[in-house]
Amino acid sequence: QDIQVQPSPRQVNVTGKSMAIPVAFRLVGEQEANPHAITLLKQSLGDRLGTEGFPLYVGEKGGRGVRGVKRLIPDHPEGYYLSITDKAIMLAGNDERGTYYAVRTFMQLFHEGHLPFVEIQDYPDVRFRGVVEGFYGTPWSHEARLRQLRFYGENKLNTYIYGPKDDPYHSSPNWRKPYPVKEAARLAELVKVADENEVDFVWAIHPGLDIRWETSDRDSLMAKFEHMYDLGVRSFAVFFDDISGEGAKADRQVELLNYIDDHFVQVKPDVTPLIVCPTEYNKGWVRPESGYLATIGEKLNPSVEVMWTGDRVISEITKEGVEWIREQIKRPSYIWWNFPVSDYVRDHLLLGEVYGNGKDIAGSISGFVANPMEWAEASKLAIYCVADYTWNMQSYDRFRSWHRAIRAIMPENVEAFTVFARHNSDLGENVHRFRREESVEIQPVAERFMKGYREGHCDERDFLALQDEFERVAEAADLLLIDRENEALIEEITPWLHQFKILGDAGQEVLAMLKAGERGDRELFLRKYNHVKALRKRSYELERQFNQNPYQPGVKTGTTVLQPLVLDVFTEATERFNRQNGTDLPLLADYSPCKLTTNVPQLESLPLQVYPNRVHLTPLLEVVKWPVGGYLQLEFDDAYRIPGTRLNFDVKGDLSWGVMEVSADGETWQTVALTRDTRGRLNGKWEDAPVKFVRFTNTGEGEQQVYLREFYVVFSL
Ligand SMILES: CC(=O)N[C@@H]1[C@@H](O)[C@H](O)C(CO)=C[C@H]1N
Repeated sequence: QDIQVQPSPRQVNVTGKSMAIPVAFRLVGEQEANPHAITLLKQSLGDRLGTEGFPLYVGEKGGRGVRGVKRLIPDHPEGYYLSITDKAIMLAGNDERGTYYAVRTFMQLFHEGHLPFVEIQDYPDVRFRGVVEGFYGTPWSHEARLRQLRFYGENKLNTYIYGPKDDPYHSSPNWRKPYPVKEAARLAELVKVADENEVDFVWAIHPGLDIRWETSDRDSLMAKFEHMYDLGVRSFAVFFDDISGEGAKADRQVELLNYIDDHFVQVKPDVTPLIVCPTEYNKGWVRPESGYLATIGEKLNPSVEVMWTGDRVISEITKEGVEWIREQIKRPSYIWWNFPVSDYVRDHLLLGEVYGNGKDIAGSISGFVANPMEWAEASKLAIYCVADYTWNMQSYDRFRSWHRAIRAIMPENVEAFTVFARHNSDLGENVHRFRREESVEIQPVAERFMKGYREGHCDERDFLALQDEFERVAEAADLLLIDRENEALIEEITPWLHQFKILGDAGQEVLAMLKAGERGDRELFLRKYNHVKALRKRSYELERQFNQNPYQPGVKTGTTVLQPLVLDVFTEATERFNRQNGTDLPLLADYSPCKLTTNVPQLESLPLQVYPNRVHLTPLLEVVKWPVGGYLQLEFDDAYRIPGTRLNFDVKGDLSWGVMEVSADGETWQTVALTRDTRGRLNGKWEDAPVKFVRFTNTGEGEQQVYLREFYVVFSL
């Protein structure tokens, strides 16, 4: 049978023969081999492992047990040689981690009571592979992190970077303080479990929001690193992302980083290279005149790893892109890949395939870590694929990997989870304009069917295919809601499963509506019409009830193909019914009373959150560079009073450089007086003549760097 090993090994030679699994194995090399590898072997072979039986040699290059195969072991970090013959089993690592990985592979070869005769030579493309818990929002729980570390051990990922933006001891205000006892104990446990799974636990600090370039803060940072070292941490990072002002200065950052490198990392015997996330961490933000990257490239100690998110904050990683940045920073970059992170599209799940990154980038990068969703279990789909991609790029197959990830995560409900993941993978409109494929198989059928229906004919084959898909959607939701094999995952995605069920039902019902309309069966049409309206209302109620957060509250599913199809069929069928029967059945309200225009580059694609009487701008996580004359304008579809408007740019000083104005015609403008409340937010209102426009402009002297924390307008007729 073909060997199924994750991640895909580099070189596999099978003879096609196999043997029954020996009842007992004689373990050779236990004393010298990597103890974590031995522990793993004992866990998987249990009492079959002893001093009698089929010879099983294990150990690192140079060890007595694996002396005979020394020259067959790939001379690469974490490389290993594995062979199974009718004489013996050999698990030989180029280093300790290689031995551990040889055991991980060995455990995957057991198949239906047999072991295949096979020879494998394997090693990873990318040196540092794994995950950076670096998102905004609710940090992962302790239990979720423990499950993650074991998952990384299974998938040969060797790096976990702890850097949750909303942990106050990682970032401001408490980065200077040691962790409280309870949290400290949990971190120590994570370090231990990471070690057992051959994962480097990297602790990151995010001091830039309020760091002062004085020895007192430098000493605070060093003391915090010592505190983390005492908890067992041996890998460290400093994040300078998403900050402005003093903390963003390159020469100050480099001075601090070199100090840490010289006085901490290089003096302690067992600390891995320091990692930094620069302030200019993507090409879209590079300003050659700032000389930021040049300073990093020329002055930062060569041993320090420099992270990079690609051509933009959220982007696919290309060979051209990594070769460009390598020139700038005079070293390979350490990729921080912002996928499947969803902290800027929190109402969406990103369960799709991992694709778009070059297969030829290994030579120019030192690391590749994925920034995941706040939903730890749901993030495993993408993490599994990243493990496959970073271990063996050339053989990476995006669909095969994704499908194997589903089998690994939900073995009892592969079909249902495949249907669910297939329709929960795109982000929808978002400020970064980053999109992913969704509902790929059914999309052409939906498009062709809708086009035909609008032209007056309903293709029966397509109709049945769509009906079948919506049935599968409804079935998948119910099967997954009662699934007990991975309760942590089901708990995370339950809101989306309820939404998915409604979508499946609504899809079947709008198709039934269409048929009833075609047959002129008024009574049945009205029944289906009312049912879809009810389903729509339930969907809105779900949106208001679950996943409430100040950014993108609610629960979106199937937003790219299935939801629009339901709306299109409903609208078309209802409009026809109204024409044929002289009725005036309302359509589903899906318009927006307001649109945004702006000349601030980072805000161009900013989505609006529209409620019955409020319009919110989606807050931005990054620093916004607001040029002189930069404006942000909301245009309403009608004239409204503005009983309230609020903005919060999280700036310390006053906002004298900005002005809020309203207008009825877009020509003459009146200023809205803004008053600052106790939390530093600016509030205003307009109760004179109704207006159609609200805008905010930088009328000051220079560019401003702000956080768009909150900006909303309450309107009423
Ligand atoms: C380096 C880096 O990507 N920093 C942050 C990241 O923390 C955040 O999750 C995201 C993804 O929304 C982007 C960045 N603002």
